[in-house]
Amino acid sequence: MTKYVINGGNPLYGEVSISGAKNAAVAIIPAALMVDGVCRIENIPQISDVSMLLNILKQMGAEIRTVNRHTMDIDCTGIRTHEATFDMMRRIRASYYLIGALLGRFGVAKVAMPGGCNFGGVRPIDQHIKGFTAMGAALEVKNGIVNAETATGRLMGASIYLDVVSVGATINIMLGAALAEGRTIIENAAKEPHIVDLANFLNSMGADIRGAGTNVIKIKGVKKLTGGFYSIIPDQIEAGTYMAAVAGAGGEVTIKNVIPKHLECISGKLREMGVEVEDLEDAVIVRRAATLHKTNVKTLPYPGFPTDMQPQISTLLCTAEGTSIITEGVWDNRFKYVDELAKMGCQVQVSGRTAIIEGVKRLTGATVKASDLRAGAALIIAGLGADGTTEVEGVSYIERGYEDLVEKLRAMGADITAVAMPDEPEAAEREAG
Ligand SMILES: CC(=O)N[C@H]1[C@@H](OP(=O)(O)OP(=O)(O)OC[C@H]2O[C@@H](n3ccc(=O)[nH]c3=O)[C@H](O)[C@@H]2O)O[C@H](CO)[C@@H](O)[C@@H]1O
Ligand SMILES: C=C(OP(=O)(O)O)C(=O)O
Repeated sequence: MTKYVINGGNPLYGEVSISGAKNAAVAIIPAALMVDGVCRIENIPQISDVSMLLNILKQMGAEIRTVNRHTMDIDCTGIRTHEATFDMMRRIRASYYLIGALLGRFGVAKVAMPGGCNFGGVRPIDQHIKGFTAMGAALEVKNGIVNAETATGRLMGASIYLDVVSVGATINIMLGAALAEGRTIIENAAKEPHIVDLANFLNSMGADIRGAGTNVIKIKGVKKLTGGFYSIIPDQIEAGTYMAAVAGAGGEVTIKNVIPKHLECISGKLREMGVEVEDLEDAVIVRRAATLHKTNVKTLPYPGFPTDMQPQISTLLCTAEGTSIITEGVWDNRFKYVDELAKMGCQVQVSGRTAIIEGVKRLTGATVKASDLRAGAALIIAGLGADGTTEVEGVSYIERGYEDLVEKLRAMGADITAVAMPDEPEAAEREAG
């Protein structure tokens, strides 16, 4: 077990390079399971969600060769099993993509229910089930295991209207449909950059997917996908998190290896708060000299403000002048972290999906615990700008999605150290989170 110890008050300067996107990598790696041949994948982030998925594929019989720290050759040709019921499946959200990938490849799947960040409510998969059922699969969820099978050994193309805009359901159905018989249309599809990235990956392996990035995706099933080469897009949320860190701590940092278009909404909110954000071709420069101003934020599916940046932007607003209102438009309950922020002096009142934040002048360091990945990022941002020392526990959540976080922040001048703590049952902590 590890905790992060942060001595706040150092402004951040220099540059930071953004890693490959977690939410694209965790879709593309399971997609490799459907490919006959070697997929060379570049810009794979070194995060625990990715190592968990690679381990799952290896356990199933995939051959995985490390080319360099961020490039792997994944060959799933030898996989003969349609079962993925390992315990580690429950630790990550994206393990549910194995349902689509296995149904696509074998027409049958037995997969453990996913885990991932627990925001205090259920994370349903009814839209995934609705999609696969429309495509001719019979699904049953029993004792934490999803059993899915098709009568013909192959999914059939179908028209599917999603009742809610779901990233996971859009991706999962797209995976199954890539190798289905006939044409699938997904309406009211999610439009996140990682959906476009997965479609580009599958198309480069021989799939026929059009419209990814709009709310109607059309997929013509093909018989076979063949190996190739692909590079994962940069992580929009990692970039946004470092932008927020500079806004919180002060200073000036060039955030490299980003797609500024994916950051427009985050940059826009930071500008409203008085932060300077300059767009370059594949970088943004973030500068904060003056006090932050209040603003209101509503999270929405892409291209709206991302829910995965909500805890970080809310934390910044805790030291902005005036009263800000945050509305969570995606998840029922994503404000658990505010109890931890209160220990540092933040004044936040939560009512249902809304948080009202009264800005205070300074935060003070405290011992706090991350309840999920982005809650952890928010606590680090609070600690960087606070007076005194902040100790952040629950680091295993943060490691799910941030590569080399301590090293990257130290290189910008932050005083942050990872300190080993006496062992505690990590799995129990995740489940409780
Ligand atoms: C691995 C990954 O990419 N995780 C992201 C993905 O999660 P995930 O794919 O789980 O999130 P969804 O987009 O599916 O969820 C969005 C909303 O739809 C609801 N819903 C979803 C599926 C379903 O079958 N039924 C249903 O009602 C959810 O409760 C939620 O209110 O998108 C979320 C929303 O941008 C992000 O916070 C997560 O970081
Ligand atoms: C909620 C997140 O991830 P997951 O869906 O993998 O739990 C996230 O990336 O903020």
